[in-house]
Amino acid sequence: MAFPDKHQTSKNRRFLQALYHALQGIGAVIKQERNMRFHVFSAVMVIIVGCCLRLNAHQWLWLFLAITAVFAAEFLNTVVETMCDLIVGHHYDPNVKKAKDVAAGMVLLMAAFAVCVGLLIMGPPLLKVIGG
Ligand SMILES: Nc1ncnc2c1ncn2[C@@H]1O[C@H](COP(=O)(O)OP(=O)(O)OP(=O)(O)O)[C@@H](O)[C@H]1O
Repeated sequence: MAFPDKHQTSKNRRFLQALYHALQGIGAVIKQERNMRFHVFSAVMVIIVGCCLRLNAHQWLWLFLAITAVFAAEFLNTVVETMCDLIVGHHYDPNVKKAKDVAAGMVLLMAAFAVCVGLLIMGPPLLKVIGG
């Protein structure tokens, strides 16, 4: 395999090369972002509980939509933070504050959506299990 070239700035020429870099991006977010590790942990817990509750395909679709929305929001938040830090470094800038706060708000919104979906889908069957 000719890649990885650690200092590549040219376009990916092959699908596998593009896939490798995309996976590197996912790995970097998980490794460097504490919030992302919490999202992954939560998603794994939800999937385990969902398996125990024997959810149907429709319910799984909603859960996967919510999980994917939170992951995507955290990825975008990381892109915004990285680009802002690249541009201004450690200097205070009101536009950077706005961009970072809006990006963080997006993650919060998606997380709230995911909690609502989780409660609506898993709340009733969980209460049944707990209530006997
Ligand atoms: N260069 C800057 N200029 C102005 N405000 C900044 C700057 N850097 C950070 N901030 C402010 O500090 C807050 C925290 O910044 P940080 O980069 O740690 O984002 P975060 O969302 O807390 O990060 P993470 O998602 O990694 O927990 C931002 O939401 C923003 O309000």
